[in-house]
Amino acid sequence: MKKNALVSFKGQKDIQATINLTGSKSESNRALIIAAISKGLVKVNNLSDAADTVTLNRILTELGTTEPEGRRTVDVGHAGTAMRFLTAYLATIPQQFLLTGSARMQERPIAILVDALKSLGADISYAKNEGFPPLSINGGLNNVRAEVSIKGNVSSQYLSALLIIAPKLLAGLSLNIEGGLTSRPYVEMTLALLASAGVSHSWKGDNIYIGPQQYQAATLTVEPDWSAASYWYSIAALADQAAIELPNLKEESLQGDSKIQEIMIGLGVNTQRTANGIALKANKNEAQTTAILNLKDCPDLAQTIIVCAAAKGLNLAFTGLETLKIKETNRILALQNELGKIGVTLNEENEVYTLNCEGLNFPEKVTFATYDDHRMAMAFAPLSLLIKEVEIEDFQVVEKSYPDFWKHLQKAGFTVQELA
Ligand SMILES: O=C(O)C1=C[C@@H](OP(=O)(O)O)[C@@H](O)[C@H](O)C1
Ligand SMILES: C=C(OP(=O)(O)O)C(=O)O
Repeated sequence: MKKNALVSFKGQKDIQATINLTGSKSESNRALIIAAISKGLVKVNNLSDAADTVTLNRILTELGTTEPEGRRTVDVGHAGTAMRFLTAYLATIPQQFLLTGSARMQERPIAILVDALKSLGADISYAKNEGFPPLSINGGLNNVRAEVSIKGNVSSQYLSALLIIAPKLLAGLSLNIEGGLTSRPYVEMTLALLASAGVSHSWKGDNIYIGPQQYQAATLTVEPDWSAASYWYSIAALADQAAIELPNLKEESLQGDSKIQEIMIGLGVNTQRTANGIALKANKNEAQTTAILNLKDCPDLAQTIIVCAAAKGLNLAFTGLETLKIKETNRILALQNELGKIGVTLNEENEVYTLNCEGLNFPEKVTFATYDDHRMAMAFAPLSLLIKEVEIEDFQVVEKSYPDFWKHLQKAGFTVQELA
């Protein structure tokens, strides 16, 4: 049952806290597939608590331990990475699968990846709607050619899915990226984790090549999640004062969302290196950002930054938001609806999205809808520093990537009350 929570902050808005963030769900989900393909040669440390990681881990464990008669049904729920990575991985296993997910997952496109796998020889068909999950997969792909072309501007997860299985393919993989590349740091993360597991590649222009090769024994240690850290930046930006420690987070990270450090300087937060991680400090002499922010490399930061900027009354402009429409919800529409509740509009013209904060106001109480999207809940919760009572609908939605979010808010001095 979906439940709401009431979030508030009483007293001085001075946030002093040490928050131990969970592991990166992106790193975890890559590491899990790599570990499975390597047949245990590669081990993983510090896996994320994210529901998306727990789900993928359970699926891979079941695949390794139970042998069903006939077709096996695999349900990834809301987990985009699990859906995309398993489409490629299951295509290599000589069994039959029905790969499915939540109602929203069945609206998230997958044809680009399916077409690429089919061009390599995979036997995959659509069990319901053409171009979308669920998928019927007759596994056992053993490609005789390596060459494949793929559109890179819809989701980088399609590319990562192919790259992770590449070393295992008979002819390897020569991936030609067409139409530009979105979320590029996630592809770099995939290649970096493969390199840590002994897999080499070459990336020249629009071509990435991985030859057939063996994974080497390795332990992959997952770093804390930078996307989760972004909500603490927003809190620091909206508080009067803040000193927030985030242990074990590395300034130089495989995660592209570490770019939040740079972006948040313009919203009034400085990052300092500490003995074992980083600390966020509110800087009221903020250097205001005026340039257009391009979030193509870090789409998961979009909600954090846009909501935070809106609450600060900054009429910022953004590009690189096209892919937000096919994530957990149409995040553009969701943002437009919910920002409207504080009098802010987000307007698009020629793919440039601009905030208009002229009507910004903070009513005594606002209820924010979350659209089955964890990032809506976490991006809007910090507004409880400015709005007396913030009600977050379906508050448990955060489990997808950051299950301890509410517990951590409480630790930092927020009141979070579950409503009946
Ligand atoms: O590969 C990954 O781990 C991810 C890639 C990004 O998706 P797109 O490549 O679809 O933008 C990101 O939004 C998602 O949360 C995680
Ligand atoms: C888009 C996201 O996840 P996925 O695509 O893996 O469902 C996300 O975590 O914001």
